[in-house]
Amino acid sequence: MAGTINKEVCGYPLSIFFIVVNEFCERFSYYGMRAVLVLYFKYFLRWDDDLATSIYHTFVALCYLTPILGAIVADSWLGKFKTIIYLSIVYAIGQVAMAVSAIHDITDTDRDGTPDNMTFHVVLSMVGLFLIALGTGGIKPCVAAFGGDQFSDHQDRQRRTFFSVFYLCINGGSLLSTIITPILRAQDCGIHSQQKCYSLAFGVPAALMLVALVVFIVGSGMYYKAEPQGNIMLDVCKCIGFAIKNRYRHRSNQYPKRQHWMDWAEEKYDKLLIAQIKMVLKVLFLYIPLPMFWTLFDQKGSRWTLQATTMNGYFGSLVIQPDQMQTVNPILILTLVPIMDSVIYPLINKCGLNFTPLKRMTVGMLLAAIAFVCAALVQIEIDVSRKQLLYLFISSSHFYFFFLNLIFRKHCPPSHQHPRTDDITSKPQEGNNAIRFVNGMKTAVNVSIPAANFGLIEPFSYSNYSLIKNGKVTFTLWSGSQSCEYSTDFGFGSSYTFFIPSTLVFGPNCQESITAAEDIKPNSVHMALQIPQYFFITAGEVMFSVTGLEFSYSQAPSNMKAVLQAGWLFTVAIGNFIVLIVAELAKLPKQWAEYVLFASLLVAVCFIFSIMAYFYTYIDPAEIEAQFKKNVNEDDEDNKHKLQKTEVEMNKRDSIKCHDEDDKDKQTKM
Ligand SMILES: C[C@H](N)C(=O)N[C@@H](CCCCN)C(=O)O
Repeated sequence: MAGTINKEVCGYPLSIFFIVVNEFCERFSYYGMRAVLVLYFKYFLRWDDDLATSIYHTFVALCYLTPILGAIVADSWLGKFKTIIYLSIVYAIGQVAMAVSAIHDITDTDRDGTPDNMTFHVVLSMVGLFLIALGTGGIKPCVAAFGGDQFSDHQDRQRRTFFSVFYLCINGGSLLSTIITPILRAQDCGIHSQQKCYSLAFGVPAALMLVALVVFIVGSGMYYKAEPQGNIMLDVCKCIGFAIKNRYRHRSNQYPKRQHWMDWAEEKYDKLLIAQIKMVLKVLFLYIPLPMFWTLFDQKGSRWTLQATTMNGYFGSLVIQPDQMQTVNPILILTLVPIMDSVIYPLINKCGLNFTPLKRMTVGMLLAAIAFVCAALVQIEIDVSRKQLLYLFISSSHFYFFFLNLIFRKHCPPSHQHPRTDDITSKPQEGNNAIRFVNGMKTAVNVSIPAANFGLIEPFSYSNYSLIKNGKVTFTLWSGSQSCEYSTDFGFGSSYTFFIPSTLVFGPNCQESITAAEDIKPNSVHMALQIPQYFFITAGEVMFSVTGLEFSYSQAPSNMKAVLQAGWLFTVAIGNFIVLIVAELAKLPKQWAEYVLFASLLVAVCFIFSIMAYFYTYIDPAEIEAQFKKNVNEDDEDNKHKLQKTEVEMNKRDSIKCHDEDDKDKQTKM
C-alpha cells in the first residue's frame, strides 16, 4: 500500500469500520428487497409463477453482469471510492422507485384496493430494478477490494480477518432483512384502502441503502484511495485479440508451432503479461461448468419461496411467512462456516484425505443436487396432500349442498332456492383463507371483523368471500341492536363457510351456535419440511462458494485478482440465465419433475467438472511472477554484461585501429 493509514484501532485501520457497516446496510437493502420480490410480482403485479420466476432470475443475472462494468469504471476512470459513491446513489434511487411502484393508492382511482393502471407500476418497478442491478453489481467488486486496499503489506493477518468479518456482515445483513421485510410485507397499509404493504417492505431497504451511502461518505477522510491504474481488463482483451490475430496470420505450416496459442502475442506484449493471462485463462476454463450450481442455488428466492406459500407456517406460537424461510440460509451460513473451518476440514485432514479446493467445490455441487431432490420430495408431498384435499372438497361439498338444499327448501321462498355456484374450488392465494357466511335466520345479519366487513346478509343468503390472514379472528354478528361474538383460528390456504342457524340467540357470544364447514382444508405440509433442502443447499454454498472465492483469489496473478472476481461473479449471472432457458424449454407440467431435472443436470455437470479438476495443477502465481521478474533481471544482467563486453571489444578494436593508424602515420612520416 502506498499511502499511510491515519488512525488504527487494535491494529486495524479505523476506515474499515465504515466499509463493513456500509456492506451490512447494502446487503440488508439487497436481500430485503429480493426476499419479497417474487411475491410482489405474483400478488401485486398479478403475474403468474413462470413470469415471476423469469423476471426474478433476469434481475439476479443482471446484478451479476454489472460487476464487470463496475470494475472497468473503477480501474480505468473513477477509482473505487468515487465509483462506490456514484453507483450507490443510482442504487438508492432504484430502491426508492421500487417502494413508490408498490403504492397501490397512486393509481387506485376507484378505491377498491387494486391498482387501476398496472402499466405505471410495472414500468416504474422495472426501471427501479434496472437501477438497483446497476448499483449493486457495479459496487460489488469495488467494496471488498477497497476494504482490502486499506491494509498495509505487513497486515496480512488483519486483512484475512477483515474478509471473514466482511462475509459475516453480508450474511448478518441478509439474515436480518429476510426476517424483517416479509413481516413488513404482511402488514396491511394504504391511504384509501388497505393492501399488503409491499411499499414498506421496499421502503425500509431503500432507507438502509441511504444509510449505507451516508456511512460510507462519513468515513471519507480516513480512506486510503488508490488511483485508478489503467484498465487491466482492456489490456487482457487486447493481448488475447492480438494473439488470435497473429496466430491466424501465421496459420501456414511454414511457421513453427508455439507451445501455447497465447505465445503468438510475444511479438507485441510483455512475457509476464502473457504468462499472467495464461494463468487466468486456465482458471476461467475451469469455471465453464460452474454456472449450473448458481442455477440451483438462486432458486431459493423464487421457486422455493413459491413452494413455501403452499405450506403451513405455524411453528408453535410463531408464524413464519413463506419469504421468511429464506433466513434459514444466512442462519446456517453463520453456523456452518465456523464449524466447517474449525471441525470438519481439520478432521478430514487428520484422516489423511487431501480435501483440495476443487474437491470441496465438487462436493458442494453434489450437495446442491441433493437439496433439489429434497425439494422434489416436498413438492410431491404437497401435490399428494392437495389431491386428497380436492377429493375431500368434492365429497364434502356434495354433502354440503345436499344439506343446504334441505335448509333452503324448508325455510326459503322458491325465488331464493338456488345454492350459489361461484364457490371457491382452488386454494386462496398467499396463504390467505377465504371465508363466507350463510344466514339461516329470518332477519338480516351483519358480520364484521376489524379487517373486513361481510356486509348485510339477507335471510337465507350467502355473503361474498372475504380473504383473511392466518391466526385467531373474532367475528361480530349484528342483527338490529343485538350482537354477539364468534372466534376461531385459521391456518394457511383454507376456505370455510359458516352457518348462522335460525335458532341463533344473541348474547355475549354465539360460539356454540355457529357451525363451520371446512370447504378447503388449510395447507397441511409443514414449512419445516423445507429445512433439509435449505441445509443441503447451504452446506453446498459453504463448500462451493466460500471455497470458490478463495480459489479464485489464490490462483489469480497479482494484478488480475479483480478480473477473476468479475469472472467468478459472471458465473452467477450465467447460472440465472440458465434457469430461464431450462424452465422455458422444459415446460414440465409438474414442479417436482422440474426440480429433479435441475438436480440431474447438476450431477451431470459435476461429473464433467470433477474430470476437469483432476487435470488441473495448482499454481502459486506469486512464485511464477517472481521467476519471470528474476529472468528479466538476469536477462538485463546478461545484456549489461554483453554490452560491457562489446564495449570493451569495440574499444580494443578502436585502440588497435588507432595503433595501426599511428604506425601507418609513423611509416609515412619516416
Ligand atoms: C447471503 C448468502 N449466503 C451470501 O453469502 N451471499 C454472498 C455471495 C453471493 C453469491 C451469489 N449468489 C453475497 O455476496 O451476497
